[in-house]
Amino acid sequence: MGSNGAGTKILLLGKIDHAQKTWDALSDVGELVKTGASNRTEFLQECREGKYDGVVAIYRTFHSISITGLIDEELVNALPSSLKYMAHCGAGYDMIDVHACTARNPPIRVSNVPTAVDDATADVNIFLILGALRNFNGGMHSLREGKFIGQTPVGHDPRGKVLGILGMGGIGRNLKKKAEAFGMKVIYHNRRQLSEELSGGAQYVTFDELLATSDVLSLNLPLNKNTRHIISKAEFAKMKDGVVVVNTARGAVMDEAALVEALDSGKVFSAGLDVFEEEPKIHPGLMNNHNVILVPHMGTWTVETMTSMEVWAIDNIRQALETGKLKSPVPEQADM
Ligand SMILES: NC(=O)c1ccc[n+]([C@@H]2O[C@H](COP(=O)([O-])OP(=O)(O)OC[C@H]3O[C@@H](n4cnc5c(N)ncnc54)[C@H](O)[C@@H]3O)[C@@H](O)[C@H]2O)c1
Repeated sequence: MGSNGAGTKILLLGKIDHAQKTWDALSDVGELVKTGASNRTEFLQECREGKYDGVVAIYRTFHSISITGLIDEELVNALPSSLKYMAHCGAGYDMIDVHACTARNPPIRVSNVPTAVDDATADVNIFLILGALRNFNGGMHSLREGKFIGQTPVGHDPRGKVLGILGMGGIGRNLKKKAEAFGMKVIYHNRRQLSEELSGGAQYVTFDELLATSDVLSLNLPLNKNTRHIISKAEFAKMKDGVVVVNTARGAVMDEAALVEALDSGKVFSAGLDVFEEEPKIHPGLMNNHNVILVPHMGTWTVETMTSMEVWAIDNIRQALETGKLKSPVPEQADM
């Protein structure tokens, strides 16, 4: 047992799929425990009955939402008072009410997994950009219907097109480098303008300029109360005719119904989506439109990236228990 001594428990919510040895090794800093609950009602009841008393850190996966539901104020306040850290195995942590975690007494410190996700997710971005520009989905569908290329409309080259990145974080910056290799000119809008070194020379523009000048718009910003439906009817109206929109961030940063309308009117030439507003439900207007290329949230779906993400999230717990500080706290708690 490490510096935390006997009695320290670490709760696993979800599954470790790749980094089992790294997880098992955590047993030198705490007792590894699991949940028996299969839904939110059971989990809340177990919390309130004291089943998790002594749990100091939680490791949670994206899919553990099927056990706990959202980590909202109700759940945060039911979690054991011994809990100090919550390590989320993913970059996007919109399922966690960080404000409620900070407000709790004692607070719960939350970490996510930045950086490790960048390459794999930006690769999917490139796949979607090429797929949407070139109408690959329509062509592949036509082939499987026995019509070979059939009526598939002629596509467009990425070379010379303006790629507008909304949210120039880890994935946005990685995408910038990759897109430039395809001859695209990159502009971006971000909450804050980046240093020249970080932006790599990409031009910073206002939100409205980004909408008005992008040939391809890529959404790479987190989902939160400020960004929900940041792209909706009014924003589509400001875009170029025939724009391509791709999203690997979170479905709800875009109003899906407004996208379907913009696709149907021809305002949007095509879209490439890895994420959807109500996963796993897909809007019928997208499902039935062979112009759009749809991927079932596979941004980080590789053995290498998922292994790195698990190791990173486990490291957050190890560092927190050994030093009192998470390795990668979420930005909202960076000063805690
Ligand atoms: N499809 C997938 O499998 C997958 C994988 C990883 C991440 N994601 C999603 O991608 C998002 C981005 O990931 P990241 O690692 O690049 O995050 P990041 O935190 O490194 O970057 C996000 C950027 O968005 C900016 N931003 C925030 N609010 C903004 C706003 N209102 N307007 C403009 N910019 C804003 C931030 O300043 C930051 O630079 C994640 O939040 C996650 O939801 C999806």
